[in-house]
This record gives sequence, C-alpha cells and structure tokens, in this order.
Amino acid sequence: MNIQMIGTGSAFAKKYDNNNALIEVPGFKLLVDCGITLPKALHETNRSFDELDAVLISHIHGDHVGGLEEYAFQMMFLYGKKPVLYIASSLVEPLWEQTLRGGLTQGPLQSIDDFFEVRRLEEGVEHELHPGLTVRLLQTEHIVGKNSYSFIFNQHFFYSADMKFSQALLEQLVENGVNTIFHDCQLIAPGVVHACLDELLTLPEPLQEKVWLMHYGDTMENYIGHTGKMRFVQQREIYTV
Ligand SMILES: O=c1ccn([C@@H]2O[C@H](COP(=O)(O)O)[C@@H](O)[C@H]2O)c(=O)[nH]1
Ligand SMILES: [Zn+2]
Ligand SMILES: [Zn+2]
Repeated sequence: MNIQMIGTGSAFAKKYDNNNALIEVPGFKLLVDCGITLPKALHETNRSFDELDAVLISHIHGDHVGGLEEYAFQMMFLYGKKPVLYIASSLVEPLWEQTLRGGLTQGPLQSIDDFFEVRRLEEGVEHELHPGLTVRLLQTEHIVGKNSYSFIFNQHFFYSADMKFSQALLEQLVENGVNTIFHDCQLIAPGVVHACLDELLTLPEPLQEKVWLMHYGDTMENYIGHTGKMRFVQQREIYTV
C-alpha cells in the first residue's frame, strides 16, 4: 500500500496544505479527508477528482471536510458521476446538516445521497474497501462532543485523526500488529486537542521508531533533528507502508 500526503499541515498552516492523504493499492485510490485546501493541492499534484475511487472522512473540521463541496460539484458537473463517500455512520447526519447542506442543495437535490454514494462504516469492524485494502475505524479523543475516527489500514498501518496523546493506545495498537503510525503532531505545547511533540517525545524509543509526524505547523523545519526517533512525513512524498 502506498500513501502520499497531499498535505501535511495543521488547520492554520500556510506553507503546508491540509493534512489529507492519498492511499493507493493496485486498482484503487482512496482520498483520506478532503479539507479546504485539497482541491488546489490535488491539482498541484497533477491529479484530478475523477481519478479517485472514494473518499474516507475522519471528522468534521474544515481542514478535513472543507473541500467536499467542490469534490461533489466537480464530479457532478464535470464528470457526471457521484463520488463514493466512506464515513462513520455517526458522522453522516452532522456532515450533511452542519457542513454541506447549505452549499450543495439546489432544486430537487436535497439529500447527501443526491451528491455522494454514501457507504456507512461502523467502528471496530474490518471493512474491505477494495481487494488489498481494509480499514477499521477507531474512535479517538479530539474535541468533546465531536466524534472523530482514526484508521487502521490492512491491520498494520495506523493513521490518526486529529487526536489527543495516548501512549496506552499506541502501545496497544503495536501489540495488536500495527507497525507504522502516522500521527498528528502539534509542534508547540500544550496539545489540548492534539498530541504535541513534547508528549510524543515521552514515548519509548522502540515505539517512536514506528511514528511519523504529520498535521504540523509552518515552523516544522525548526524541529528537524529534535524529534527523537520519530520522523516528519514530507508533503507529497510517496511512502510504501
Ligand atoms: O480546542 C480547539 C482547538 C481548535 N479548534 C479549531 O478546530 C479547527 C480545526 O482544527 P484542528 O486543529 O485541525 O482540529 C480549527 O479551526 C481550530 O481553531 C477548536 O475548535 N477547538
Ligand atoms: Zn485537523
Ligand atoms: Zn480536528
């Protein structure tokens, strides 16, 4: 499985695009989150919405869902297709009612199903998205009252939604077969709604070696060499995991 971060930036980053990814297995391209900057960033990566097979959503913040309106409209008006949307069941109603409805509805098109082929996912269940690609949703802590789901792909690759630091969770994941962790990282403490670098640096070194840092601020380069055994994911670089 290959992963390319279309962006690695935090919500306010300007040097880096929103923390959204493209996961690819033979015959299938999955966009993970679709934030405000995604449509332009995808274009700058010489890709188009039409080549994506589906999008998977972690939680409802602009840097993760703000590009969905353009995705739906481009697919409708430029390509005459309905994109496949994988999303936790609990997020379907809030995504539509609180984020997308105002911009998308027109005439007889009044429901999320008019714009997306919605595939509802249940937490804790191994879902096969395509031969060679499974995902399991894990609800992780971000902001009180807002459901947020991290992902375990192919039982070994953990991709955090925006989440608070939890050493216990990371240790448990590794015990259960996870060997690569892409983790959001707020560079400046305190993390509050994210794991911050100081917290991640308290992880034992063997665990740090499995951790790659993403969702970082514009000053990331100042921290190169100060992340212990952890490495920064580079925007637009392709990693095989
Ligand atoms: O406690 C907080 C911290 C941040 N926010 C806002 O959420 C969005 C998305 O930010 P993420 O850091 O990517 O989750 C951004 O506008 C933050 O300012 C918040 O509402 N509450
Ligand atoms: Zn975010
Ligand atoms: Zn968030």
